[in-house]
Amino acid sequence: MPEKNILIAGLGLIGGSLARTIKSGHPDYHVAAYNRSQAPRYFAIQERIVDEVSDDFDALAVKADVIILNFPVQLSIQFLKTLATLPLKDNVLISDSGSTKLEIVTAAEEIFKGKAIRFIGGHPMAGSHKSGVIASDELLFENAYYILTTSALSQPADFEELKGVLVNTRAKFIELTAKEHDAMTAVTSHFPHVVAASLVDNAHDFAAIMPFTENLAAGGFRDMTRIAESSPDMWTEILMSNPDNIVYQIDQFSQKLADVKQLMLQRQSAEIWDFFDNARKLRAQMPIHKGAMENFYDLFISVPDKSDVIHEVLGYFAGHDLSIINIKINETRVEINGVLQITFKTENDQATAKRLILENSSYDVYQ
Ligand SMILES: NC(=O)c1ccc[n+]([C@@H]2O[C@H](COP(=O)([O-])OP(=O)(O)OC[C@H]3O[C@@H](n4cnc5c(N)ncnc54)[C@H](O)[C@@H]3O)[C@@H](O)[C@H]2O)c1
Ligand SMILES: O=C(O)C(=O)C[C@]1(C(=O)O)C=C[C@@H](O)C=C1
Repeated sequence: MPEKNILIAGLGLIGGSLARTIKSGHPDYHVAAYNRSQAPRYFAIQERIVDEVSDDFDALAVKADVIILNFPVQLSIQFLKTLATLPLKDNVLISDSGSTKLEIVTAAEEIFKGKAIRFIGGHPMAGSHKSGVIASDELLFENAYYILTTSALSQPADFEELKGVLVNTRAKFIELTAKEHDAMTAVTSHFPHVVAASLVDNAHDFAAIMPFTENLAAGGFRDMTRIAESSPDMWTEILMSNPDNIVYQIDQFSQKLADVKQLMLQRQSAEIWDFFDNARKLRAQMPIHKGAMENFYDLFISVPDKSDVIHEVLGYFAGHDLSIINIKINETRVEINGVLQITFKTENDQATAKRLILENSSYDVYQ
């Protein structure tokens, strides 16, 4: 008998990454995964990320000692409602990985009222703009903060138990109330995604006036907007789940932009210098977590607009066993060329691929 039965419900980026860390940290545990669609289930079994997969949530849930829900928040609340109707194991411990906490913790307190069910809302503060189990990574949470929320549904011993299950995430666990969590993550995560998407939208609008604009988006624009490629499903849910805190950040930020605008209109160069210098110093002091998803390495290849170009470029890699995570053709405003974006899992593979493309073609390659 395995020491614990774990259910990972939702085999996407986060569910897949958690499953990998739990399995590698506890080879004796039985890790099962629920996913509605077949492809991620098949992938997870093939890759030995989990021991068992099924599209029958209820059947897996009743066998589980620990259940972690890895869905958009509203869907996780639906699954909590289902769990409340099932004959679960006596001492089952339920958690989730959603990006907002007040809504689900409040719902859990209501749904599980009077039941012997332990619930701890969780949120690993690491991720990616990529989705799906194929992008999952055992190192994703290393050194990241992993927030566990305090509520009426859990005791200190429950936190220790969950941390034990998640020990191989190598994350830094902290306890916060759901309210504290939502206020702070609005500043450092939710609102920045609104800004990134707005920057892309703004550049696209301006390109209607000056079509070459988007070609001049270089490193600065790329660093500011990587997260604009994130899942719209996930981010709509997050904005709908934490509106007050995010709207507050929009108001604060609008005032900051208005202040800079005034300094510029009044040509106050000394104050503008201070503004940048202050930000530079503050940024340098921030304990910004370098997530393992820095381990996604993109190449951008300027390719001619022809149908077999992906096949052609992949042909250059033959016999090199490169770990490709994602391939995408981005249209450009200029109709002669497209940009082929290939994402690799390692820096080595990225460098090998770049060399092979440059050796075999005359295409420009950017990182
Ligand atoms: N991506 C990140 O950077 C990140 C980081 C931390 C936390 N989170 C949170 O983790 C949770 C999962 O996000 P993810 O990035 O793994 O997303 P994902 O898109 O990679 O995975 C989502 C999972 O939900 C399942 N799902 C979606 N709709 C469904 C439905 N109607 N019925 C059944 N299953 C359904 C999908 O099959 C998939 O398994 C979200 O709440 C997100 O806010 C995301
Ligand atoms: O690295 C990214 O792409 C992310 O957006 C990850 C990120 C964030 O840093 O905002 C996004 C949502 C989460 O809930 C946690 C982490």
